[in-house]
Amino acid sequence: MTAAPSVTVRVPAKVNVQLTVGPPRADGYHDLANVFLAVALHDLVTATEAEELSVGCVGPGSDQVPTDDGNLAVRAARLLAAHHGRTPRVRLDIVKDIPVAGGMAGGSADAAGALLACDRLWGTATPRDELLAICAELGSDVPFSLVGGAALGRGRGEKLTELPVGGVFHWVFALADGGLSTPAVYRECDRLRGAAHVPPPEPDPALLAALAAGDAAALAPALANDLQPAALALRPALAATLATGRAAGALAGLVSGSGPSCAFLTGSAEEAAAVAEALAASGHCRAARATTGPAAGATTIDSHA
Ligand SMILES: C[C@](O)(CO)[C@H](O)COP(=O)(O)OP(=O)(O)OC[C@H]1O[C@@H](n2ccc(N)nc2=O)[C@H](O)[C@@H]1O
Ligand SMILES: Nc1ncnc2c1ncn2[C@@H]1O[C@H](COP(=O)(O)OP(=O)(O)OP(=O)(O)O)[C@@H](O)[C@H]1O
Repeated sequence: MTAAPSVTVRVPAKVNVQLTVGPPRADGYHDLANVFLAVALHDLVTATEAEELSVGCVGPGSDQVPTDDGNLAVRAARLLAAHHGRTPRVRLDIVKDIPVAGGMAGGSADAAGALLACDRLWGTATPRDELLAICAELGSDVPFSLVGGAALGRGRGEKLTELPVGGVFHWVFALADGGLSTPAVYRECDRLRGAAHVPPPEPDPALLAALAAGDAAALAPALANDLQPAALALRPALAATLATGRAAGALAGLVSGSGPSCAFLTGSAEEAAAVAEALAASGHCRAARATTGPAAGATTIDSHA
């Protein structure tokens, strides 16, 4: 018996090196100046020809990943099939390495991976702009998961402009027990701001220049996340995690996106290994992972279609 046709796609996590949040919009979202950097922690999504749509997930935290229509990869397969007027006959298998609900866009990565894998499996050859529009319908972070590298996200984060990056940055991620809800963190951000005037969000020219130059020493002081005070308010223990990474020699540390993962920028692979070791030994995080960015966006790594 021959194996059913299948396609496997690798998808990266992200860190927001700048996340500037505007006032709440009428539709409940916030306009952003969102500078994304993809990092080399990956999920794998395999799409295999099957009678019906189903999903399975293995890896750390996979027990918290829905296996019904709440799974973003399932929604992606349904949307792509509907776009082409076909029935989504596919089995999706996710191998998780991106922390679940960690502020690193794991669900978004799986959605982008499922889209690309199904498009290849079904031979639908969807044009890039149509794929990106489907991504934006699935979630604000999903277009970036497809594109990878580095990009400025405007609007709610879905309108992307790719950014040049002049070198490799060495990061450490401190992973936390349990997740934080993205809507709850945005709500807390609004609550903390109260009636204060919030200017329209703009990218920081110094940060974009540091990225373009591949200059970690210049990028460190420019790192910024408007959601950090909210994440710290909801999870006060993150302050000790940030202090631990900085004391261990990181150039800077910040909450990754909506948290609770914390990201530390370091000057080299050796420094990253030392910071990861100190964080892991401190008891102030569940685990620490050293990695690099930028990383490629969703990429087909195996195809038997
Ligand atoms: C925190 C970030 O990860 C930074 O990249 C993103 O802004 C969140 O992106 P995401 O998880 O793809 O979010 P979505 O699925 O689009 O939205 C989930 C919820 O987050 C809030 N949300 C999200 C994006 C945005 N620009 N403003 C918001 O207020 C809204 O409450 C929304 O209902
Ligand atoms: N394929 C998926 N992988 C992980 N979580 C998923 C997936 N599909 C749906 N979810 C749900 O989405 C919630 C958020 O998970 P996710 O890992 O995407 O968070 P996140 O990294 O904080 O997202 P972001 O950084 O985009 O705000 C989870 O609690 C889970 O219930």
